[in-house]
Amino acid sequence: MMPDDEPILSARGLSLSFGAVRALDEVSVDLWPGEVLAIVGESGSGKSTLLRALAGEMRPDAGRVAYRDASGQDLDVHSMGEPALRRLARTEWGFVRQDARDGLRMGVSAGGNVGERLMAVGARHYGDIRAEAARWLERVEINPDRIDDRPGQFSGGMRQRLQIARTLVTRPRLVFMDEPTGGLDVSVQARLLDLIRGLVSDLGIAVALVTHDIAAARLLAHRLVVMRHGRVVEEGLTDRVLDDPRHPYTQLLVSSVLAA
Ligand SMILES: Nc1ncnc2c1ncn2[C@@H]1O[C@H](COP(=O)(O)OP(=O)(O)OP(=O)(O)O)[C@@H](O)[C@H]1O
Repeated sequence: MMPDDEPILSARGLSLSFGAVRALDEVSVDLWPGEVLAIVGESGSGKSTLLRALAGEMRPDAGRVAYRDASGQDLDVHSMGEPALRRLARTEWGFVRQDARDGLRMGVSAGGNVGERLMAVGARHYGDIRAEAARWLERVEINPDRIDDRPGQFSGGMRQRLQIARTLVTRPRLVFMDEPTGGLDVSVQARLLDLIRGLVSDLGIAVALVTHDIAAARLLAHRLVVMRHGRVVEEGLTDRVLDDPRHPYTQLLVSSVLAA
């Protein structure tokens, strides 16, 4: 079997409760190599909890998450241990947080933010690291003249673009994104979505994306899973789910966007 015939990430029967709240109720999802999968649903439906369980940041009460690594080995995300998980996060995975301040080091220059991820995967030559950081700043539409500025001197949109450069510079195989355009102005969001779409497709990265923004999901995602009350109520190719929603909840979700 070809390696691409298997999911890069595969979750089965994930359940997780916070007291009486069942945030995840037997959720199973697959993410395929190079695929952008959007997890959509109303506030409180369990999207962020699912993302965190997929990424090993939150341990489910039941269920399993398997990640197929670059060497083709299947790893159990919740039993591999902290050091192995941290190594994956540094090498094969990336994270884009809603608040760029959670994904950047605010006390370090823009170039340092990008360069230190390269150093974490073994780059040593200062000139090369700086040149690669400058190239990535350009790639995310930040003037490389700003390479020595700290993220605190950047606008919200620039900070988010810097977080994307920092995340993608090491060419991860799998990136987790939680509301990457949340909290930004609409015009800034549109530009950022275009940028993310271009980079993700150029680099062929698999992305698990949480968003409550159906328009963002339509633009970025190949496939959608729709969550409600901790369960997946519908899943399928993006156009099919949005143009011909089968579950009444998805119909409501799509029509409330159209009406907005
Ligand atoms: N750390 C926590 N402690 C207690 N309850 C939590 C915690 N995290 C999430 N929950 C609850 O679990 C449910 C799912 O939350 P989650 O944040 O995953 O939803 P969401 O779909 O991502 O919502 P939003 O779009 O508002 O972030 C909600 O009822 C939430 O209140």
